[in-house]
Amino acid sequence: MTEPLRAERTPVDVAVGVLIDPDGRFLLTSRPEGKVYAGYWEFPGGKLEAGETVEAALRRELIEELGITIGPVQPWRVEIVDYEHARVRLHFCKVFSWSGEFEMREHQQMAWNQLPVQVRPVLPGTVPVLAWFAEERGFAGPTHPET
Ligand SMILES: Nc1nc2c([nH]c(=O)n2[C@H]2C[C@H](O)[C@@H](COP(=O)(O)OP(=O)(O)OP(=O)(O)O)O2)c(=O)[nH]1
Repeated sequence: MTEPLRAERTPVDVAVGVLIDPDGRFLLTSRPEGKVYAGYWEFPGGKLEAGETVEAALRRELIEELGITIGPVQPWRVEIVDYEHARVRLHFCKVFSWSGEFEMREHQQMAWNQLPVQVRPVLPGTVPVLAWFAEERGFAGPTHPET
């Protein structure tokens, strides 16, 4: 069968958590070994399961990946990104409170960041969020290191 054109592929919905601490720092985590883009930095989250809402998926993923239970989820922006491996619809949500101790359950790394972020490489689908932060915060200049 012929592969559908990229733009015609049905997007996979992904719930993404933008955790922001009281100092305005935001949490990035590295993608675990064995996944596409392993080692790239992103906001934690994952794909929705059948019948799941964005909020439910985000709560589940952050327990599974980080061992934390999140408080209120504030939908922020939605972005479609076309990768070789998939077309994804990213539902970015802000989260300002959580409970529990962070545990890297997938042996990933975590880092609290301000602009400009210091970690690299940053996942392509994560870069727009840094630009939104820059806009919100009146930050000028590169938001992340060149890869
Ligand atoms: N979590 C997250 N995923 C992102 C971001 N930006 C971005 O393009 N993505 C993409 C990468 C992946 O193609 C997809 C997330 O899927 P995933 O494979 O990490 O999800 P998952 O944890 O459910 O994985 P799995 O169970 O299928 O292994 O979204 C981001 O900031 N955070």
